[in-house]
Amino acid sequence: MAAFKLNSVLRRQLFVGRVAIVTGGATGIGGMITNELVTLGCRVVIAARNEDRLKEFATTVNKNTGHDLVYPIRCNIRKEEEVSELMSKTVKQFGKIDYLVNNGGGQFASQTEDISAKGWHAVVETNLTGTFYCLKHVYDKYMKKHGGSIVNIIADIYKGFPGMAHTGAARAGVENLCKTLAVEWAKNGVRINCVAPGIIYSETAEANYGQKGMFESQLYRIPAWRLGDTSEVSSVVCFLLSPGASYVSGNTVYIDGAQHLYKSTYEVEQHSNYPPPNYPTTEATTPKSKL
Ligand SMILES: CCCCCCCCC/C=C/C(=O)SCCNC(=O)CCNC(=O)[C@H](O)C(C)(C)COP(=O)(O)OP(=O)(O)OC[C@H]1O[C@@H](n2cnc3c(N)ncnc32)[C@H](O)[C@@H]1OP(=O)(O)O
Ligand SMILES: NC(=O)C1=CN([C@@H]2O[C@H](COP(=O)(O)OP(=O)(O)OC[C@H]3O[C@@H](n4cnc5c(N)ncnc54)[C@H](OP(=O)(O)O)[C@@H]3O)[C@@H](O)[C@H]2O)C=CC1
Repeated sequence: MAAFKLNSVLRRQLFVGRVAIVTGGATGIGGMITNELVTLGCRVVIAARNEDRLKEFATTVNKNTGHDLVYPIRCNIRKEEEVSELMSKTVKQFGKIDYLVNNGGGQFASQTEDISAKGWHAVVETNLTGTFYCLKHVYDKYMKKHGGSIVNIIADIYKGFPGMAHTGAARAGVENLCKTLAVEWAKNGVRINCVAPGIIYSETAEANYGQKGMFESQLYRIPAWRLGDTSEVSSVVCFLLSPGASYVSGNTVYIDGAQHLYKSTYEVEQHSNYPPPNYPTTEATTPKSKL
């Protein structure tokens, strides 16, 4: 496992006595966030659809640390009643919810015209509506009275998201919701921020695209000329949750080796289908139309 980025004193003390919920907290980025929170002394409820994977992850971390710090609860964030139960059970079990990390989510790659209505709804319900349910119920059941800190994992949507329009739209919705709640819930002592990962390697993330090496094939689009690793996301998430970020709310941090300022993962093939320009063109500057 890659080294954490916080210094050793903070690592021991920062989140002792705190309770966090991490959706999707047993795999990839979420798994590393859980690990780092636990290392900082936090108790963590991990929530996702695959109960076996949640239990196995919790057992491993608890065995490694010698403490029962990770607690699995099966929850499909697309189902409001399950989300409501997740929040109630956590408060019942631990008496509080200091932190929420809305990490659970995902999508599939597709040209927009090939996305079916069912596929669109699956991605929007997961990433936007599921996040809304988590926010609404953590607020109702705990943070309205006691405050707290929230981080939403979104995606690199700086230039839209050609090739994954559904997730681009959903994550933009989450980012805007974050700005709204940073204002509406400030009076309740709630801070809320987003983290936008670029291309972050984990076995589970890459497996979703069905082709090994798919992530590595994108290196030339990243100024850093390497992929991100999951600890490079978890360190920023922990910072945003922590008192170190006590005056930070409504922001998005890109963790992408500067990719949002450079190339997207989408190629536009050469064409001549735009309305012609008013300057003189030559054969060389005017490709043949493929329409
Ligand atoms: C390009 C360069 C990249 C380069 C790589 C760069 C990528 C970096 C950026 C981002 C990286 C990440 O997010 S990595 C993390 C990735 N991890 C995940 O995505 C995990 C979670 N994802 C999921 O569970 C799924 O993707 C998601 C669609 C959200 C939910 O799926 P479910 O099966 O639970 O949903 P259901 O409600 O049953 O609906 C399924 C419908 O969705 C559609 N659907 C689902 N998968 C589909 C697919 N592969 N292709 C078409 N359509 C699909 C179909 O219409 C399905 O219906 P039927 O046809 O009837 O079946
Ligand atoms: N890796 C990357 O390059 C990037 C990742 N992201 C985002 O970061 C987050 C973490 O992804 P990553 O760790 O990389 O990939 P993973 O596929 O490992 O993680 C996705 C997690 O989300 C959970 N999840 C998905 N749908 C639901 C649901 N309906 N209810 C509850 N949990 C759900 C999954 O668990 P289960 O299947 O058991 O429900 C899984 O643990 C995702 O939102 C992803 O889209 C964004 C940009 C880039």
